[in-house]
Amino acid sequence: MVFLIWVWMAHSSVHKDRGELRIHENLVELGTDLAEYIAELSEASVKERGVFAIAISGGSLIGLMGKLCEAPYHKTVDWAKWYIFWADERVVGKTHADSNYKLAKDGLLSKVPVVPSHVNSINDSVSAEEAADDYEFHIRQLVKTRTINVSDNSDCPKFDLVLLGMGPDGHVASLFPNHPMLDEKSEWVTFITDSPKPPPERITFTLPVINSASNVAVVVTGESKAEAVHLAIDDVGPDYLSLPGRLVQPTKGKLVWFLDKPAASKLDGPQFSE
Ligand SMILES: O=C1O[C@H](COP(=O)(O)O)[C@@H](O)[C@H](O)[C@H]1O
Repeated sequence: MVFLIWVWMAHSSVHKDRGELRIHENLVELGTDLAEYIAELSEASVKERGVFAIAISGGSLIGLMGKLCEAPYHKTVDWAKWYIFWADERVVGKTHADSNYKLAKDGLLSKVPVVPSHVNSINDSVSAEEAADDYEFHIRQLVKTRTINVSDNSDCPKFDLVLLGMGPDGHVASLFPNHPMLDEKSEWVTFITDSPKPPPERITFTLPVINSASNVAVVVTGESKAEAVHLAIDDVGPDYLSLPGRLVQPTKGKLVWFLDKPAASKLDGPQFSE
């Protein structure tokens, strides 16, 4: 029998197997907490390693990170020490509306003093397969120099923080339900040419890379994702063990879920009954 332990700390609770849950009244509160969380991890990582290697996703996450461009973070965060990567990217041009790079550049990176050479975007002029290989090669070079840390128990990169969103179908990064790429164990970055969500061609970190990170945060908002949140977090039995959101289980790192109330509305537990 699996015992669930819920310990309330204001808006935050700890789930024995699924990390910390931070449930927010509204998106403003969530954005404020998310910015503070990222700023704290950045500070700790720069203090410990001299750099902060952060992998971001696309989608609604970027808008929710907007507070980082405002006071005090635009001045207090040591932006020059940030090395930015993408946990997943659509294989389209960098100026294309579907590009996760463009989304982050327009919404965040152009508004803070990051070093352009520290922004590690994909090669958008090759096939999805080549782009994934290129990106993995590039990450391998930065692991050698320890710009990206290395996992203690595998040769995987250990990002200081991986930020993920989750779709209503439970996908994270570009890891979609029932796709063979969920079983990928040897590659760090893989590709997909038949994504169920457009655009079809994408590259993505594999689960071993995501789960080797020091910190993983999954940021999920809106009622349309409440069922996926329930299936990814609650004790729902063997049928949902392979839901991508559920497969996010850092080996040694810390997992935090940032949810708004609608996204958390189907979670088990008396505190969610209102
Ligand atoms: O296609 C993607 O979807 C997920 C979720 O996006 P959201 O808008 O529902 O938050 C995103 O995390 C991923 O990076 C993106 O490529």
